[in-house]
Amino acid sequence: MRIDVRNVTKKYKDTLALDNISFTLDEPKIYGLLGRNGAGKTTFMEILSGHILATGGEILVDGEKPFDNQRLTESVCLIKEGNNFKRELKVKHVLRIYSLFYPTWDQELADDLIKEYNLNLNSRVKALSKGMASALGIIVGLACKAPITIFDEPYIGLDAAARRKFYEILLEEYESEKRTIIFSTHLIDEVSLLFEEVLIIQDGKLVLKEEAENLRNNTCAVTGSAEAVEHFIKDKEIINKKELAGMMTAYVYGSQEQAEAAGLSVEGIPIQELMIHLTEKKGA
Ligand SMILES: Nc1ncnc2c1ncn2[C@@H]1O[C@H](COP(=O)(O)OP(=O)(O)OP(=O)(O)O)[C@@H](O)[C@H]1O
Repeated sequence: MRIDVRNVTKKYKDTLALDNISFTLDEPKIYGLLGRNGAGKTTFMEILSGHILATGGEILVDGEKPFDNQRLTESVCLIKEGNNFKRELKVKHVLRIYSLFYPTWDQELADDLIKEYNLNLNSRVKALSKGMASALGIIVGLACKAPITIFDEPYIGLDAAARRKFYEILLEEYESEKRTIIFSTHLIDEVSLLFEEVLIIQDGKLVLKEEAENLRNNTCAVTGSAEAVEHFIKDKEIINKKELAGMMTAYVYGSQEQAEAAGLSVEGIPIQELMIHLTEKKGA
């Protein structure tokens, strides 16, 4: 499904959470939506899911507005970091409700995931540990197979092994049937290899939208004498640079081969680092 974000602004009283952002997500891909605390990510995901209205501008999903739109509600699933389900319900009832709601629901996958995460179907949501509540969110997010599935920091309390299992299954499911997955997380290093495209929001504005492969291939950290590095970067777009005792490291757009050819020491820039530097540059 195509997502058109057109001049979207969201104000909460005095806070400008989204500041006139526009972009298009036109292919089923795994998108990483990144940014510092309070950047506006959750606000964006809630507008896209039809949970709240924008103050100005619009988000269109296949040309339609998501708010109060039954057809789109069945096509978009948002899993947040907590409070996804009514506390009094039993796990089996949550699963039943979602299975009836989403026409694309995959019960076989849900059953496999329940076993994988050892969930007790008769537990009430309020009795689940944080990790178990996250596991339930992940099961719903994966098994609903909604054409647009959004995970907003979905795994609070899940241990590293359970998170890894989630990434594996997410990827398997995605490979077998492509859909749009928007993934927002602060554990960027852990998941960045899943991302096909990266969006970075800072202070309600979009500061980067780029294919992850382009970022990996076209950005690098070059280190050498300050003089050599300055010479190499003089015609390049610089993300950040640091100098210590005559040695300089610069993060730049440019291929690693070029820097190696110039005799500099070169490394890739992890997406997490890139996010930190890009958002620092914007005054974070
Ligand atoms: N319901 C609300 N009422 C008032 N202000 C809000 C509300 N929701 C969000 N905000 C404010 O809007 C801004 C953007 O918040 P948002 O939750 O979208 O950011 P985020 O990028 O998801 O942050 P985090 O990574 O910390 O979850 C913040 O300044 C936040 O305090």
